[in-house]
Amino acid sequence: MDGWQGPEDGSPQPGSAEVLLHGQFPLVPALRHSCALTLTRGAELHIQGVEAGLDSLSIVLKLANCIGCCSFRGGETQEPAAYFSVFCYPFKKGWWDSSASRQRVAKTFRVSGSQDVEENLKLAETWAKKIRELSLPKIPKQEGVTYGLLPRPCRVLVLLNPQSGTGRALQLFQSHVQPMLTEANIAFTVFVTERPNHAHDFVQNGDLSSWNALVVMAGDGLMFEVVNGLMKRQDWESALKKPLCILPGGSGNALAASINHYAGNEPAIKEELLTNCTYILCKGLHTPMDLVSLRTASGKRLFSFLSFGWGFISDVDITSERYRKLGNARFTMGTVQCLAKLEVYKGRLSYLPVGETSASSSPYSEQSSSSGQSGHHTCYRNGHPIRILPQTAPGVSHVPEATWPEDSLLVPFNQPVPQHWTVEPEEEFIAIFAIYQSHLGADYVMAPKAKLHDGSIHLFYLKAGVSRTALLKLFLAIQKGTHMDLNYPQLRYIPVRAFRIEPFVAAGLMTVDGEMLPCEPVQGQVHNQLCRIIGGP
Ligand SMILES: Nc1ncnc2c1ncn2[C@@H]1O[C@H](COP(=O)(O)OP(=O)(O)OP(=O)(O)O)[C@@H](O)[C@H]1O
Repeated sequence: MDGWQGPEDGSPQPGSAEVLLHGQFPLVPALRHSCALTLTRGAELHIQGVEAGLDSLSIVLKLANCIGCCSFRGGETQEPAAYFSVFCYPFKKGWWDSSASRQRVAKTFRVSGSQDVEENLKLAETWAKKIRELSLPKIPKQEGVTYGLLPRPCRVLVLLNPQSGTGRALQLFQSHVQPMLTEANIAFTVFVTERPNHAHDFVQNGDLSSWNALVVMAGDGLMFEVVNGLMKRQDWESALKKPLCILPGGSGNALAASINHYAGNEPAIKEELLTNCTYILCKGLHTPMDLVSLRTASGKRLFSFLSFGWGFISDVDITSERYRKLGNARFTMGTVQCLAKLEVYKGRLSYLPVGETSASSSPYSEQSSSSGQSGHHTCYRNGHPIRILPQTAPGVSHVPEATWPEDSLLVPFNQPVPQHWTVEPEEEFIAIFAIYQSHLGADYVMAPKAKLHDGSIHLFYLKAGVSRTALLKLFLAIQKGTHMDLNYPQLRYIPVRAFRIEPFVAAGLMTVDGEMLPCEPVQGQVHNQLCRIIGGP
């Protein structure tokens, strides 16, 4: 029989799960074999071959892995048939794989019980609708955190850097992402960047109202542009409510790897990571994300979602840029190169540990911040003033800075940090690295405990006195997230809410979200849940 029956007619009940729909439909394209389909309240679709000896057709699709289901009319044939297709991406492990990865399982069924195509279509849509409903992700309940779901159908803007990573982002979008978006009923417009800052300028000035989310198919550098472009809009506060999404197209892909980690997935790289992240987009759960407001002594204010660094790690990041075509392997090359000329950086590090009650009574006023942009700025090194020349950030005059969130934990650079901050007595460092996501790159787990909205900056610093061999061991351990287990006395980790770094001389590279900054005093504080990102929890 080709049709459907309610659960009360004695149809099979797999396990104790309540049956919501049951029916028999031929499986496309073979059509020779009818399948019994049972949809349960436990969000499982049981597919069983009806005839004897067709056990190979029997599978259970868990709809937690389903990204979409659609119904449609038959093509040009005389028959008044309709169809429904279900698209799932369960984790599977092949004998050649070291870890399980999401792989596509699609099934299409023909509905032709009636001579009336509209009736067949109605029945196909009944199945498709129920399958879609049961596929919706469960919204986590967490006090103080508002989760959301992308509507369906929806429309997203994909900002794509064709030069990211190995230069295959556009090709990978077409081969891997586009088909999944179509299956998930997500319409998209692709904006291919033609130059640095193209995405920044577009999101700063463009009308974004047509899109439900902004998807970055690139590396972390393009996401940094997008975040800072959005912050420069007059309506930045509402623009930041639009969920962002990262699809890994770059070489580092730290945010993408972190989102994959938060989802509870095994570590993945390359196309597997891309499929996992596209799957997360298709499920559409979005959650708040912290941003860190960074201020430089020369008057720049930047918003960062990933990291700020000075010293070895930043040196590796920037030195390895020339090996971009190697993808993630660029960092191994960079590490080897930077180890050869291991440098020590001198400066002062101060921070406000998480849990330390805020006693600040002198928030960073607009007056003090703008004075940082307009004139010479005085900082202190070992009690002696040093002068930093101002640098003007492009487009800074149009910025609605007065309305930006206040950095209530920071004081201007010409004042010492508040008394309740900790000032690290050591002044010689190999590296200082503040990270707010778990991953530093697709296979570098720097802060395994970090979460999207934990209100923390995970501050690591490595004091001078580490041998090259020990440093190499440390980097290998970061690949597994076990670096703190090495118990190196020179390596310190502390979750903080704010920090300040004052280099004594402008030596070495600084990086924000993997992008280079000239070396100068920098301070930052976390702003809890300032934007939204697709992923979770
Ligand atoms: N069409 C383009 N041509 C050249 N550079 C571009 C273009 N579009 C964007 N950019 C710049 O390229 C820089 C790096 O881009 P992106 O972050 O996407 O890749 P990546 O550096 O390979 O990845 P990751 O940041 O993960 O290491 C960005 O700072 C951006 O300004």
